[in-house]
Amino acid sequence: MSIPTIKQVRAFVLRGGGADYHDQGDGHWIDDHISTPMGKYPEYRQSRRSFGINVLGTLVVEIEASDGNVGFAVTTGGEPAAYIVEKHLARFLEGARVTDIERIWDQMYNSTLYYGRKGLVINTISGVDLALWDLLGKVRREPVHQLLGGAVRDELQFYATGARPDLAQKMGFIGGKMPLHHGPSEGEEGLKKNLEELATMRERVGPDFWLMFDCWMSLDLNYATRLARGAREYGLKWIEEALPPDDYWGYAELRRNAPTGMMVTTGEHEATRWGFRMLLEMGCCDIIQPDVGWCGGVTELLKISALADAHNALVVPHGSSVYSYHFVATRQNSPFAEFLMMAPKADQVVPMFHPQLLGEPVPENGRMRLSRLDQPGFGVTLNPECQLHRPYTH
Ligand SMILES: C[C@H](O)[C@H](O)CC(=O)C(=O)O
Ligand SMILES: [Mg+2]
Repeated sequence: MSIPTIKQVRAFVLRGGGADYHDQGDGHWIDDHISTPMGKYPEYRQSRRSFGINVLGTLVVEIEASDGNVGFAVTTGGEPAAYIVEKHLARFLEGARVTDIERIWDQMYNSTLYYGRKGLVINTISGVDLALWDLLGKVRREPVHQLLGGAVRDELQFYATGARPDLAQKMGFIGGKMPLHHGPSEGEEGLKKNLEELATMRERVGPDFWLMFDCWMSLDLNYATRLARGAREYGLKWIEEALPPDDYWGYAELRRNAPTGMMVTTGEHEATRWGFRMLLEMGCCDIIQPDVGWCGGVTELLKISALADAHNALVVPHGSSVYSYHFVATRQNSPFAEFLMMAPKADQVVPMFHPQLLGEPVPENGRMRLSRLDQPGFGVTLNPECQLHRPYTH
């Protein structure tokens, strides 16, 4: 049986939302006084763009096979990631068979160990890995969820992340995760405001709708413990990414300190089986939240997920649009998925990676039928109206 080989790898950069979903314009809820690790500097408190959260932009990886099929993927990484793809990683792909995904991952990871392991480099490896799965799906004319072993459910259900859980409830989502607006540098008054916002939202949505706080790595253990305990009376379902990602010891203690029934979640800025092994073996959280475009791609996520299963932890990927939908459909320990509300006022459902992908499915009434994912590969195409820029070649 002849297997197509990889002819060429190309890396492009795109600006304006999409996979770098923090790259939004003025007045967007995602850039409105959100608590961050930079909140200790008052001049960087009001807007995350002020400290450069959107500095990277989107990386687009395209992989062309000898049979004419082209796989692609998007992730956060922009120009530095494009450099790494073109000047370093492409050599491990070109000439290889489109099925050589495991070896290619191993070579990309090991050849970048001396400057990689986490962050930008793993985002880049993830982008290449996702483009390889997309290509394989196109060559075989099968959706990625079938390549991963097949779906275990015929419908996905979603919670929404955004500033308006009350509106998300009306749109049929099972829960709403709010950004935490005030961090430790805003003192007792800020803590009170955070709890008031939760109380107001609880009043609007009633007792049963899930409400969660996303703390985006911004708290310390003492503040996080007090927030969790204060939030108990308003039925907070989980406290997310309360501490910096390297503070495994803090997470383990927060989990011990959290009120009974309240979950501790984290992992969107963690990467690879080795990073998640720390979270799982140290008992840091109840749910791990790898971002498929940042944790090492689908190839690595399968390993992370098996490890989580053995630790009785759920895997609910962060964002990642179609890349997480195809994964979630195939795992028993991923019972629901996240949907990031990218409408500026979080008042309507728009595709998570808008405007970069065409055919990107969205939940309807908080749900998505598996049949929405039944196209070859990840089932999306690049929007030709987006201006691709190829800063490097090889
Ligand atoms: C809302 C959060 O600060 C962040 O922008 C997104 C995130 O962490 C999540 O979706 O989870
Ligand atoms: Mg989060």
